Amino acid sequence: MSLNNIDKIRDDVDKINLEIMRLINKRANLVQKIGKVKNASGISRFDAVREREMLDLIAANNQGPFATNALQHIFKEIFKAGLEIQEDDHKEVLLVSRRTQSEDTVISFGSSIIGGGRQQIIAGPCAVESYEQTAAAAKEVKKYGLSFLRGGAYKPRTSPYDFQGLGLEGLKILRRAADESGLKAVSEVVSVKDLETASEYLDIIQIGARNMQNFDLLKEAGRMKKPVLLKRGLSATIEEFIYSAEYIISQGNSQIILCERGIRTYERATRNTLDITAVPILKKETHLPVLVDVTHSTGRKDLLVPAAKAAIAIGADGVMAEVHPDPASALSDSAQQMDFSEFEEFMSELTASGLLKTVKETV
Ligand SMILES: C=C(O[C@@H]1C=C(C(=O)O)C=C[C@H]1O)C(=O)O
Repeated sequence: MSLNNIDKIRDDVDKINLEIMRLINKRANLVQKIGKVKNASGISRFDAVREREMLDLIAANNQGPFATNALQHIFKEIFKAGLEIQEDDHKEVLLVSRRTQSEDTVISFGSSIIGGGRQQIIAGPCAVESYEQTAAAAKEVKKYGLSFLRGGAYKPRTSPYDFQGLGLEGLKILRRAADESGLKAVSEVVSVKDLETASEYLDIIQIGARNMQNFDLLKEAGRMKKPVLLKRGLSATIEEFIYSAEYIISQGNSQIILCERGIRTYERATRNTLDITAVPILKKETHLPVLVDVTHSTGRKDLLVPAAKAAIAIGADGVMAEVHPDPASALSDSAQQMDFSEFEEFMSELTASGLLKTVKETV
């Protein structure tokens, strides 16, 4: 057989490939129709009996040269692809989904950015307690070339008798301390009525774990022109977390940062269980930046460095951590906030790890 003949046969193979493709797609249209009927009647999409019948039909009619099991293998792949196409049809495509936007959302704050392959460390006290305390923390944060200062003005506390935060006064203090150190301010808002005013003082509006499914708050935050940092709920699944972000984006605000902060499990060794694989899952499923709050997830100062390293190594866009000039006297979470020397240790260990490339570059 000459080489010319091979070319001729290859032309025929090409034609058959196209024919197979056309038939497989024609088949996919039918499978999609079946999928719609099944969905409407609430029947499971996978049907092992039906698949077995089709494989048996192939076995009964196969005349070779392919062995029956080779053909069945090919057809099983076709069935699998059919199931996937049915699933895709039934999932709404969310605005936060990677399928809607393939490139990463990058949120920029002048010279600093969140997302896009750089990592940020957002640090500051759990709560704004006084100007002196907040300003001291801000200077410390700035010392390491960081760009974002956190500090709670409205504190959603487990007990109503615990310190509830300074409210508007706290926001003013945070703004002043941040401005004086050239930092961006991040703080949680717990109520729709405070959103408008708070957004005037903040660079990032945080919605905390306890409010992750406060849908009114999410929708209202979606109408703001400020980036929103959304924390995962205490017992929220990743899917629920993603839907909460969808509430925000559905109102027009696409500047959303997700934050894994640990989930409630039976484990008591840490305050919450850091669900580290949520980070790559969220990055795969959505186009939003993802942070890890190492303080609230672990609740343990001895775990902040390893948790932060793990977060960065697994692909997080940054880390949140709490630092206070005098944690012992702090009005909230005194056991888990770092003092300045612990923060120095934290920063130097992270820098030395080589994982954290770009904190200084962004100031
Ligand atoms: C299309 C159907 O749904 C699924 C896909 C199949 C296919 O691709 O042929 C077969 C059985 C089901 O697992 C069906 O039930 O007929």
